[in-house]
Amino acid sequence: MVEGGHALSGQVHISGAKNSAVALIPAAILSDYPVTVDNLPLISDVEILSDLLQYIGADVDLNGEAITIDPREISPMPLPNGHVKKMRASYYMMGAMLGKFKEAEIGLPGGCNLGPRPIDQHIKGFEALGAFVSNEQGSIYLRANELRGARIYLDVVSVGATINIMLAAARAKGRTVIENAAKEPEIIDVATILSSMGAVIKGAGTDVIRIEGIEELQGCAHTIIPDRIEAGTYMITAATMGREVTIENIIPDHLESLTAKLQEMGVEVVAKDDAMVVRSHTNLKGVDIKTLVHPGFPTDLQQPATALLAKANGTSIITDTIYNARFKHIDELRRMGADIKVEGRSAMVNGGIKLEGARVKASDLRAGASLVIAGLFAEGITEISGVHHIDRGYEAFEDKLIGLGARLWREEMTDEEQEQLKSS
Ligand SMILES: CC(=O)N[C@H]1[C@@H](OP(=O)(O)OP(=O)(O)OC[C@H]2O[C@@H](n3ccc(=O)[nH]c3=O)[C@H](O)[C@@H]2O)O[C@H](CO)[C@@H](O)[C@@H]1O
Ligand SMILES: C=C(OP(=O)(O)O)C(=O)O
Repeated sequence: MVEGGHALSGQVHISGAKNSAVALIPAAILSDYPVTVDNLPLISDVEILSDLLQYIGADVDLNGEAITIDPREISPMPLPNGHVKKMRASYYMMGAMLGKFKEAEIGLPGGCNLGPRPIDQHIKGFEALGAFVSNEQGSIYLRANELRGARIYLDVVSVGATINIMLAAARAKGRTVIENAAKEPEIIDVATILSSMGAVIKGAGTDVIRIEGIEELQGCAHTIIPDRIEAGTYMITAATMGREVTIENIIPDHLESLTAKLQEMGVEVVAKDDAMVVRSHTNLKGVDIKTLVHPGFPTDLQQPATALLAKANGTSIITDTIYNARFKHIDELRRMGADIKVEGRSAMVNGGIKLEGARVKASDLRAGASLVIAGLFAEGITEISGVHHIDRGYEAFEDKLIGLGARLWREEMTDEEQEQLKSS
């Protein structure tokens, strides 16, 4: 439940990046010794992965923001569909287990339902490294006599395929070159941990990555980079309702595309060394936004940004070139009174209309964030169901917002309400 209309101010501390954490935890099993990862976000995706590692025999010590993974007793057990389906990044267990054991059996991943999310480029990469891959009854089987470095050109720039190939290649014989690789900061984070374990990786953060595989990888300690999407979500929230909000523990360079758009809208954004100060204004101007691969505007901020555009004056067009069906939040924003039309991969937002609290449903993680933001500036109470999606990627979302002066709380649903939600 979100009660709208309360101005926000103060500081909010940003957690470690979800999209790094979910790759670094599987990466740890490539080592033959304990690996510690720090600045871990306390989110359900991390808990699920940590359960998966324990299931295959790893000794996992999850202690607040730090996780120590001792992979010495793990075995290549088939990974059950149940847990794997709860999140997208369980697909990194394919690259990690293939690298470690030269075999893996794992259910197809779940995660946010953003329209089709194929993994053909992951498979193409594994096959190029020498794996035989088959898809039987919803599970992927991977086997290799040996993994050999290869030159792999990605037909689509894919974060997941780039990282998955890096994981398997870290223990392949010889050199792997990934061309047309994704350049997201989380890819550099994965390269950093693999390098700390002893693999030689060059070019992460550019579109050509070279990996020299190593037979045995060492243990190491690694600190996760800050979550630029969580930070961006609070920047957008502050732009709608903030007097002055400081977003702390971030890397401002990772947020340049959002900063530029907020400034174009009339929001004051000042970058400090590891923080951003955001001051909103009552008269925000609509802008056009197009999501692109990094360093372009991130698709993961498209849904939160749509809520902001509904508040800004004038017409805005927001186009998602990465996921052209990532618009399930729009119908819900409309229930709150927003005037938004979806045409193809774009949403036309006629902004400046007062929103009113309503009963809405979060269909995925960032849709949930978008609806909370809208609820914060709408009149009255917004009741959001499906908030378990939010827990996949935002640590202590309510507490952090309450710390800024927002009013929101959770209420348990009755059995009847849960049934209604499932069937709607
Ligand atoms: C856990 C994680 O890090 N999730 C992020 C990751 O998802 P994910 O790794 O799934 O996204 P990708 O970068 O792979 O997807 C980008 C585009 O490539 C397409 N594609 C991808 C792989 C493939 O084999 N074939 C193919 O066609 C996808 O359908 C999509 O249109 O990057 C997305 C794009 O920045 C983000 O929204 C997600 O938050
Ligand atoms: C789409 C997202 O996550 P995932 O790929 O884990 O589903 C996201 O973080 O917005």
